[in-house]
Amino acid sequence: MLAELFQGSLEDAKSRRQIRPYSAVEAEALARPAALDALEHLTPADRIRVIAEVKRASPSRGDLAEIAEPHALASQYESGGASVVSVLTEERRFKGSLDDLEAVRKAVSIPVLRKEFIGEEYQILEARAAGADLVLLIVAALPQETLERLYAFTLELGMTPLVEAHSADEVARSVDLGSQLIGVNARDLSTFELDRELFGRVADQIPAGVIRVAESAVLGIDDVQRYREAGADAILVGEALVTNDPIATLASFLSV
Ligand SMILES: O=C(O)c1ccccc1NCC(=O)[C@H](O)[C@H](O)COP(=O)(O)O
Repeated sequence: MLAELFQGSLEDAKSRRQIRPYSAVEAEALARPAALDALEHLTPADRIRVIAEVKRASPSRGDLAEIAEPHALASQYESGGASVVSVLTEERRFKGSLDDLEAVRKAVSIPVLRKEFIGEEYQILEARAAGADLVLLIVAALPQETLERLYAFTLELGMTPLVEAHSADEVARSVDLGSQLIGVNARDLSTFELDRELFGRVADQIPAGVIRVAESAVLGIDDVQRYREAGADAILVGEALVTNDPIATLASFLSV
């Protein structure tokens, strides 16, 4: 499934590239005001930080929410205390788009993450051109040389890579990269199985000073508490926020 998702994202990027060539998107990306410093916004604090996701649908859960106005939802996230907004831009299975990202960028003043299956530089340029401050790099899907290249390219654009791991080996690769922001996804992106204990098993591998993000499967306060006790500085939450009152849900998560 993960290979299929990457293939779809890369095919879609190739189609967009026919219309907006690399050089045009590069010029737009470079003309943007500097990216916001996501690491500063996610600096470990007394309470957990939340990366709040705009998520309409997913391969594992199907349709989750209509979200006709992603910018309005993102504004609610910001006023509810989120530190970063994550926007799924994958079109086929998540029903997202770069238009969503641009709309969200205009509506909030906190950093915005492009959540996509990124395998080439063009997608990172698109992210910056649309106003993203962070991009997701999924270790499981990228050969080390590609991971290193895309990581360096993201930094060159002044953006922050969120490097995502789903095993001890992948955490080791993320650390070797020098990543300052490492996410441990409880969801196996190939089987969709959830392992809520994974974060606790691998968190100690992440050096002090690196921001640790627990991703996926945060449905209630108990999940937040468990991740917090295991050392998470931040959580990345989609489903719980789009299927419940976002402000009230954020307030409950931030009370932990
Ligand atoms: O969510 C999925 O079904 C999924 C399937 C395959 C690849 C990625 C997938 N999700 C991306 C994410 O990482 C989550 O959207 C994110 O961590 C939020 O998860 P949740 O709070 O469980 O909605």
